[in-house]
This record gives sequence, C-alpha cells and structure tokens, in this order.
Amino acid sequence: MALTEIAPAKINLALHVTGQRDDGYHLLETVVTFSDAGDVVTVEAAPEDAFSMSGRFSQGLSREAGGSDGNLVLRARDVLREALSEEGMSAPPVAIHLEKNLPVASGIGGGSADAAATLRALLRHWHATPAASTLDRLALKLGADIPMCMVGKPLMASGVGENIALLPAMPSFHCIIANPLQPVSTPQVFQRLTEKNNAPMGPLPALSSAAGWLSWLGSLRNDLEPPARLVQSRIAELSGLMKDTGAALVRMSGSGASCFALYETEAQARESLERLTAARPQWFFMQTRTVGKGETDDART
Ligand SMILES: C[C@@](CO)(OP(=O)(O)O)[C@H](O)COP(=O)(O)OP(=O)(O)OC[C@H]1O[C@@H](n2ccc(N)nc2=O)[C@H](O)[C@@H]1O
Ligand SMILES: Nc1ncnc2c1ncn2[C@@H]1O[C@H](COP(=O)(O)OP(=O)(O)O)[C@@H](O)[C@H]1O
Repeated sequence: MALTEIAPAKINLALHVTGQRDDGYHLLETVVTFSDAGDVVTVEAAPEDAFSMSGRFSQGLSREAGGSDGNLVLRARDVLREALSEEGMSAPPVAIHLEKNLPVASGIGGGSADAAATLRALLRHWHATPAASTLDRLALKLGADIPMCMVGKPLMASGVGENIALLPAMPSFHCIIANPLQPVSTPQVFQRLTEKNNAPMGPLPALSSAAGWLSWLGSLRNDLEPPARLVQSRIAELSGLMKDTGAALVRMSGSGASCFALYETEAQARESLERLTAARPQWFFMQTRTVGKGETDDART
C-alpha cells in the first residue's frame, strides 16, 4: 500500500543572525511556520529501489543520491536505511515518488521538507522505531533545516537550527508565498552578510491575538534580506509588489529569493493572489493557510 506525506514549505517569519561558529556556520534565531501544502512524497514496497519525479519544478533536479548535489529524498532514504541496519532493523526496497511543486533553492526549504517527509514516510512504511537520538542526529546530518522540517509546526529555532522550541500559541495566518523563479545560493548570501553579530530577538512576549503576533513579527527582521537583495535584484521588485497589496507583513524567507505576505483575511489574500499573478504571470505564487492554532482568527478579531 502506498503511503503519502506532504512536504510543506518552511516560512522563516523572522531570522536574526546573531554570531558565527568557529567552523564558519552562522548562529541564527528564527521564527518558523509551515504552509498547508507543498511537495508530496509517496512510498510503496517494490522489488528493488526506484525513484521518480513529477511536478512543475522536477526538471533539472538530480535523480541520484550521490554527488555534491544529490537528491535529498534519496540521501534521506540511504542514511535512514544505514541507521536502521546498525540498530538491527530491516529496510527493504522501496519505490519513492516526489511530486515537486515548490521552487528549488528558494529559501522555503523544499529540499529539506522533502527529506523530512521521506524520513516520516519511510519510518511508517518500514514500521521502524529508531532511538529518538538517532533520528535527531541523522536529520541534522542531512541539513540544518531538516530537524525543523521534521517538526512541521510553528517553532523558534536557534544554533544552526538544532535547538527547537515549539510555539503552540501561534495562530494560522492567511499567506501568499512568492518567488521570482531565480534560484539563490545560500552560501553566497551568507558570504555577502557584513554584520554577523546582530541583535537577538529577546524573549517571546505574551501574545493573545493574531494582531499581537503580527505586530511582534513586524518588529523582527530577516538579516539575510539585505545581502540577498544584493545577490538577486528581483527580491526588491517582488517585495515592493507584495507590499502594494496592503499585506500586514511582507518579508523574505530564509536566504531568499522567496518572500511571504501575511493578510488579515482570506479574501484579502485571494484578491492579492489574483493581482500578483496578473502582474507577473511567469512567477511563482501560492496562497496558503499556515499551520497554527485552530482554524481561527482573522487578525482583526
Ligand atoms: C538560511 C536557512 C534558514 O532556515 O534556510 P534556506 O535559505 O536554506 O531555506 C538555513 O539556515 C540554511 O540551512 P541549510 O539549508 O542547511 O543550509 P545549507 O544549504 O546546508 O548551507 C549552505 C551553506 O550556507 C552557509 N550557512 C548555512 C547555514 C548557517 N546557519 N550558516 C551558514 O553559514 C554555509 O556556508 C553552508 O555551507
Ligand atoms: N528534493 C529536492 N528538492 C529541492 N532541492 C533539492 C532536492 N534535493 C537536492 N536539492 C538541492 O538542494 C539545494 C537547496 O534546495 P532547497 O531546499 O530547495 O533550497 P532552500 O532551502 O533555499 O529553499 C538545491 O541546490 C538543490 O539542487
């Protein structure tokens, strides 16, 4: 029987760079939520391992596990299988299909989401229960964003993404995610970052309404947005178009180039999507309801 897992987009609602480790990796504080749709990973038993892809953004993605740019779905399969075999558990051949709906190298962690969805699907498919520490270790080994993509709920992360605290009170937001379909290289953006010791976020305030959350998020930053704008000029253009729709908050996610806009009502998000799509028909726009507490709260309530 085939098993399916959604690989939602990761949205860095805010991202502060607060320092740099000795190995060059930057220390981050980030507030993250996830979309309600994204890529789709399907696994089923097969006589031998197989991998296929479909979807708007599958072209050009590697179909191999190895190499410097191997597909994270296959790397996730292989590292999980290796870890299970070390713990004496079996991991027989599987056919995996990836429906690639999210743009690649775009700051919304599509590859990380795919790897996390693959791990979740294979754990279910293989009825495997590795030690939690094993899973944490292999998720981080696959990429700094993968532990948070395994969680898939509103959270704050620090370190390089390994210290995670859930934000169960965060509401669901009406959101548009947009991308000008120009890939942005994460290392290049970090290289252009001049100030590495930026102000931390401070303690999470007591927030009791969606409007309160929007106001707090508005007071935060994405410290990678200025260097990303130097690398890719369309980010400024996209951000300007989104601000013109009257969104409550517009910001870049991750290392870009994707930007998100949060709206007070579903109708505003829908109208903005129509406007943005008409303005830039070739670009990527996706309306979503972010995961969060309840099917609530228009921010005005
Ligand atoms: C910036 C973030 C924010 O969520 O998201 P994305 O833009 O990738 O979505 C992540 O921290 C991205 O983490 P991850 O996706 O693992 O980055 P990788 O591609 O492995 O990192 C590529 C390179 O970026 C630099 N890098 C990455 C993460 C970090 N905390 N400090 C860094 O300096 C390093 O040079 C690293 O070799
Ligand atoms: N399944 C995958 N989906 C997207 N990118 C992948 C995948 N597997 C490997 N990659 C590689 O990972 C890199 C980062 O991709 P992605 O996770 O989409 O970036 P970002 O975190 O900036 O959104 C790309 O260079 C891409 O070639």
